[in-house]
Amino acid sequence: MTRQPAPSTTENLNVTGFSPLPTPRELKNRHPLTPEAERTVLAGRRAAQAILHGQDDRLLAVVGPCSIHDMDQALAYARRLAVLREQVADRVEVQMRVYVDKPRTTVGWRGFLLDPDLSGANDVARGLERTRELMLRVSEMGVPVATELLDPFAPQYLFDTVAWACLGARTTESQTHRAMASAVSAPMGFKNGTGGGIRLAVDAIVAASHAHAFFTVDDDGQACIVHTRGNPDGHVILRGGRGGPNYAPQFVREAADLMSAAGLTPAVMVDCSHANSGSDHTRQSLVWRDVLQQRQAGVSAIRGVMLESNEHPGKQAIPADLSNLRPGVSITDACVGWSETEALLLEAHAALEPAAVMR
Ligand SMILES: O=C[C@H](O)[C@H](O)COP(=O)(O)O
Ligand SMILES: C=C(OP(=O)(O)O)C(=O)O
Repeated sequence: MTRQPAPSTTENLNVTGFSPLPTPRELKNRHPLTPEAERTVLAGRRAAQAILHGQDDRLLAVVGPCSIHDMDQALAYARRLAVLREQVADRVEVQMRVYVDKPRTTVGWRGFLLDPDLSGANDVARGLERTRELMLRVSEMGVPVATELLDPFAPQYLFDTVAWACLGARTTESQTHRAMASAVSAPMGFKNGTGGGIRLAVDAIVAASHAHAFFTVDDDGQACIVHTRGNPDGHVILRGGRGGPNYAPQFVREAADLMSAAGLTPAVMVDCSHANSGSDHTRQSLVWRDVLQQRQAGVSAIRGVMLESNEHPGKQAIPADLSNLRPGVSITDACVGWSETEALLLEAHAALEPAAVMR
């Protein structure tokens, strides 16, 4: 039940209500991490860590919808990805984008976690429940879950199921998010800023690798300060910026040099979408192929690639009547469809050397 704020002359003047949530422990008790899911999370983290630190020569590929908006469609996608993941596993480590918390440039639908009914009702309690179920079921299929870290208390409810996470272009420079990233148990990617700044992503990696203290809630919902150790597995994600794409070799070199100068192992992921594709999904394949060429030319700093992919290509606006939603089509950024996803992953497999895994 949403509670109205108590009358006050100085606070809550712009607040319309408070809706309670279960505690993280209550949610985890209802949907515990199963042994199958745990195995996938741990193996996915280990694989990503080994790739990022140069102990595994495979390419880390974070592939999946720009945003999840339907549980059944997400599970159907994960089922297909599980098969393809096995086919390419000796050269490519595929993890699935399960993005449920969307940052927006101004306003817009905020994702399955915040608004699972796509209605503007923001039933976050239901969003949390459904998201935890989804992340568990995807992990139980053997597909590691990759997601964006955005809302400050969400990780406490969900991140035991997450193999890889990232800060988006709009939050990489945020102190709060850097401190949150320092607590995350999974490897973390840091996107360059929307302006294109790469240095701020490297600054974020350095910041998140250190100990921090920040406000959050513990598993019992008790407000607390969490003291962190720092995340040692940060890497840069090049996603392009206002000046255009930044996946060309000189930008990869810039990111790698900035990382080296900061005492970090150079590790770069290229995002084929966003400003690298000009948000045109038909251009994601150009970026993907360029990444493969750079790898073939020996650019070892490129450790990963990201693809926005869905069952069907393109995107759609959320219709007033939700029964008109086309299944398997993105409602945020345009994605490549399944057949192109399959072709691009098989192309990567053919182009890459058999890897020396976990030397
Ligand atoms: O990945 C998704 C979008 O690029 C990001 O959430 C911003 O979306 P918007 O510019 O449509 O608000
Ligand atoms: C929001 C995203 O990207 P960016 O932060 O690069 O805009 C995303 O990957 O979903």
